[in-house]
Amino acid sequence: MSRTLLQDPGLWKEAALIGGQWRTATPHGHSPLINPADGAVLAQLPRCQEAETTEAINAAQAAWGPWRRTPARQRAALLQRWHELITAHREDLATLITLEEGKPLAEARAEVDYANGFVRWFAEEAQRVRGDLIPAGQDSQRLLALRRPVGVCAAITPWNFPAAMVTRKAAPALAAGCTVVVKPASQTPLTALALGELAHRAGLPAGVYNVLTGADTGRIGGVLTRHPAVRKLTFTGSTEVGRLLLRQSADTVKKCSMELGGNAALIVLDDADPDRAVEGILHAKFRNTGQSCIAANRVLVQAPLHDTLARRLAERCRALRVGPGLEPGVQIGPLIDDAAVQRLEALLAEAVAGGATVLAGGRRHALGGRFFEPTVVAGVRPDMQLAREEVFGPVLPLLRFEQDDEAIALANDTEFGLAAYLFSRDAARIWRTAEALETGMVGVNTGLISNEVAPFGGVKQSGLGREGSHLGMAEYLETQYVCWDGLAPAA
Ligand SMILES: NC(=O)C1=CN([C@@H]2O[C@H](COP(=O)(O)OP(=O)(O)OC[C@H]3O[C@@H](n4cnc5c(N)ncnc54)[C@H](OP(=O)(O)O)[C@@H]3O)[C@@H](O)[C@H]2O)C=CC1
Ligand SMILES: O=C(O)CCCC(=O)O
Repeated sequence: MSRTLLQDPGLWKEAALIGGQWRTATPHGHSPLINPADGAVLAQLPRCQEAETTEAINAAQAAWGPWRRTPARQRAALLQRWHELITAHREDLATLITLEEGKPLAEARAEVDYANGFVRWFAEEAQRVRGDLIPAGQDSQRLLALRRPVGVCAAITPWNFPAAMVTRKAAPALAAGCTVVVKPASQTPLTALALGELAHRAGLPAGVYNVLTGADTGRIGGVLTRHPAVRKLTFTGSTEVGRLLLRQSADTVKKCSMELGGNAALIVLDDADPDRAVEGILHAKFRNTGQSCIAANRVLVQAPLHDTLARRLAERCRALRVGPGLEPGVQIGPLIDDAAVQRLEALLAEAVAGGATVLAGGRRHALGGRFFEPTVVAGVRPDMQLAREEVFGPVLPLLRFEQDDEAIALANDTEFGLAAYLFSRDAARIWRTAEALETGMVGVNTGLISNEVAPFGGVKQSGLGREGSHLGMAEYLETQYVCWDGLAPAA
């Protein structure tokens, strides 16, 4: 029983959390949860549908009044207590992440710290929400701009970061005085539920943080996007689903934040430090087994450095240790499901048929199941699917370029605009290139850019809004203008 792997079995929840009640069953049965490392059934989650979603929204709506009136300092203290409990249960949360998502335990621990960074940051930010007093045109008036919580927020999160994507949305929402209904990915609900248990232990009132479970995704999403009480939708996932949710939210004109797909180019200019570039590429590509929307999707290397880098990357890839995430020393875990493995095979087959060359890996791993060999493939052309679609796996496509402008044009030749990376030692080339990149984020001489204090988000079809940083809080606030007239003139 996987539950016995936890030091605190009370964090293992096979239940939805609605209005402070753990709901172990609904009239619609249960959905199995699969461990991607071995295909075993980990848990059975109750299936929520329209009725349960409406109940959760109603509970969040009822909790909103008292919560928004709770003084900011008190909300901050509750979030700070949540942060402390997440720290205390770091190992159990990491174990849950690895069990349901597959990532190596060391990465899961890092994700808990990353996720918890949002809780601490927004606990602090809760006390810094301020309005404005605007100079009025008449002496009898005072003009105020108040910052008020939006209301009930629906947070739809993906499977690839089961903790961080929840806290990056829930922490600023709660800090701002909103309540949330979380719909975690049906492949990774256990972490969101454990966070709910810790929120409860921290003293967050019932109904402030709700979690819906089960695989009736469209039915849950239909209510979350159409219910008038939900005033904000925050989503991380594919662009395709993001478009659908935006369309569904249009009728009730919800405020929407969207963190969608990416096709990050990682550009290595010929003056780059090759050691630094290799490390950066490995971080940017293989974090979470390549399953991240900011993963380096295409590595563009200037001709003089190309062959050396290709050789060194292939060597490093062959040395990466693949296996179940709970096994010590593992660096590359399984992919999330069988469909992901088949997708990678198809992308590689198309590239190889078109003339690309596999330098390392290139197929399913000998471990079988959902394991895939860390792969380097050179000679990829910009028109290949491998360079156009989100790879979302441990496959590193290499493209060669001659001139700086050519790399910029290639990097921008996509509907996406989430992240890009750049390696160079020349400040002028760095500025010129970074400013020419049409992305919301640029990593310079690093492959790791995510943290709670920085604004995360994309341009073009990669999304709307920013998460994390001081900007992340604004997504959960509305401005209310108060025009106060009739003040008697000063004597
Ligand atoms: N995860 C990410 O951050 C990103 C993923 N992608 C790409 O998308 C592919 C799929 O990834 P995934 O994360 O599953 O992305 P999805 O967009 O499919 O899912 C993200 C979240 O949206 C939910 N969802 C899906 N359809 C609906 C709907 N009709 N109404 C309401 N909620 C819905 C999912 O629920 P459920 O789990 O129940 O299906 C999940 O909670 C990846 O392989 C990748 O290529 C792209 C960018 C970012
Ligand atoms: O959308 C994703 O893939 C998750 C965000 C990754 C990150 O925060 O670094």
